[in-house]
Amino acid sequence: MARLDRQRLARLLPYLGRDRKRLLFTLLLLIPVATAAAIQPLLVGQAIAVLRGEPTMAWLTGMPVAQALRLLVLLLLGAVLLRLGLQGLQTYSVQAVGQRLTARIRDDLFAHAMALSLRFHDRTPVGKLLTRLTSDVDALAEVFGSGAVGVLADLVTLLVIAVTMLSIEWRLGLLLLASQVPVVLGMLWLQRRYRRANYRVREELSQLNADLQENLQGLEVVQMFRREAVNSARFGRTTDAYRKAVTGTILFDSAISAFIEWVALVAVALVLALGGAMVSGGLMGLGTLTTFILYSQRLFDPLRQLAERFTQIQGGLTAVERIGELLEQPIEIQDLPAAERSAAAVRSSRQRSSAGEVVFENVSFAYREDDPILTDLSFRITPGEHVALVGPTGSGKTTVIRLLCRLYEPQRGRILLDGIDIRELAIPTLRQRLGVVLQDTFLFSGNVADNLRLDAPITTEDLERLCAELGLVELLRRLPDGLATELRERGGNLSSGERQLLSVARVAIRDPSVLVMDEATAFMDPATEATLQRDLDRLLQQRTAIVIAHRLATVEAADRILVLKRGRLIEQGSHGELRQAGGLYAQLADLQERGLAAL
Ligand SMILES: Nc1ncnc2c1ncn2[C@@H]1O[C@H](COP(=O)(O)OP(=O)(O)OP(=O)(O)O)[C@@H](O)[C@H]1O
Repeated sequence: MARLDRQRLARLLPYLGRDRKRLLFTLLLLIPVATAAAIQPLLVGQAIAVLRGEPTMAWLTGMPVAQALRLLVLLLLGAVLLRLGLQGLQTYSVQAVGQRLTARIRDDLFAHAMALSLRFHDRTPVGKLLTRLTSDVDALAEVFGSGAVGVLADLVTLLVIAVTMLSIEWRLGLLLLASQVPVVLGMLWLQRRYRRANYRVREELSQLNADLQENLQGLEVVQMFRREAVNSARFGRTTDAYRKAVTGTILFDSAISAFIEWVALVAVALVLALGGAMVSGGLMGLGTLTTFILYSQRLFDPLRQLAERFTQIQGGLTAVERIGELLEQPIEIQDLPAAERSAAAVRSSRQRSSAGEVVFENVSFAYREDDPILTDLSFRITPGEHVALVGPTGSGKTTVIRLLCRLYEPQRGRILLDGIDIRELAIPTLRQRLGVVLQDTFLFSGNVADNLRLDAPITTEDLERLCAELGLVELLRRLPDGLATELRERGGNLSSGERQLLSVARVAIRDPSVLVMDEATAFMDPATEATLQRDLDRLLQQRTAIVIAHRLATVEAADRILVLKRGRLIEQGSHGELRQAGGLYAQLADLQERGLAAL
């Protein structure tokens, strides 16, 4: 096993947690189970020896035939029952440990995926991530559920049978053991090839899930643009690639099974040939030959199962590799260690709110190295100031907001909130101080109250009062169960205006120090818009605000306007000043006044 595999498996060990003892108990059960299995051919052989009057084991010698047979039958029955009982207990116990272990891994993977920066998620399709969290973790559960302990059980059974055989008749024992060598070599040879093929299967499955997820999420557009046939054909190609990848693994799977069957038959034939000669030469009794014929079959049982589990285990190792890759993704954006934070930052982190001064100092940023988005951006927004960010599409306005919220980190320069580098602030503190309203409102499935509260500990009565203050009563009355109305995924059962109102309310409830907003361009009826505007006005009062403005009215009302072009700050000032200056802003405002464009 590769070193990396071992390291990754070792990393999973802590997940066993308090199940270690239970697993140890299960492993201890392997010995009686294997012994009970190995003893059965021996007892059958002894029964035949008793019947034929051949030499038997010491404890049967001199016993009357009928009594010896009764005893052997009882022992055989006992061995079978013991094996069944213990194996049942073992299987249950192992499955339970496996399920608990994988639940812990899945929880950790989820938490890790949630903590990874947007930069990681930008390059990872959701469907691919889902595959790692679902079927890869399931593949690992299978290994723990039956595979890993099963393999150990098979190995212990092999060992017990080998020792028993060698002590009864070493020549036949050696012959049978030697017949296992080609099987083991064959399995090792196939293992690496299977592993590669299995990794491809997982990749194709990820692609399949990614395609599925994208199409279902964009179903509205798919149907509207009648893309069903085209997308189905594309999906067909993905399923075909998946089918081919799976077929590639079936080949290895069936090859190893067929090979084992073939070697097992050859082994029986060899035992019959050599053992038969020994029996006719008087070197061995028929009882012992029977024992060995039974052993030659039983010996291949664990190997057959090993081959079956071999695919499971390889699948599990692939899963470990893929899960490991995800867990090893560094969390780029996290809190600085306490020792590296300045005293001011620590003090500030303890306070709930702050004045709300925002400073960008020579900030440069690129999503991709070769494509700078913001270049040497510097500005200062004083506490309580309202600033409108304006600029052509793609000029970097949303990126400024993302950097301020620390969803991405600038490659150069720094961003300060109330004089403290945002990297030094605890992330929850930073995000609590910033109230963000995005254009594309995201609501979770769950009820309206939960969506408004999110992480804030607010009682239902307080929530009702706040909603009344925010003028949401009308909206809540329209909803079938008011605050308790269940929302579909992404708030799909609300209109975009209603979603906007809720997203503004959700921020207002948190009372942030700085309001960051991407103004909605979606059309709203005058009543809804008036409610929204009232809420926003209230939110803006005595609070710093950075608004990506699309409407002239918002821009005109701002204390200062920052004009961005290709990630550079090219103009700033009030509406009047910038109109007079006759630059880019004046052109944009002019176009909007003539109804030709939004800002
Ligand atoms: N996640 C991303 N990965 C790579 N490039 C991105 C990403 N997000 C945005 N960009 C690019 O960065 C540039 C600036 O995007 P940004 O969203 O900040 O512009 P904007 O000024 O807000 O535009 P708009 O007014 O259209 O919303 C665009 O050219 C865009 O293609």
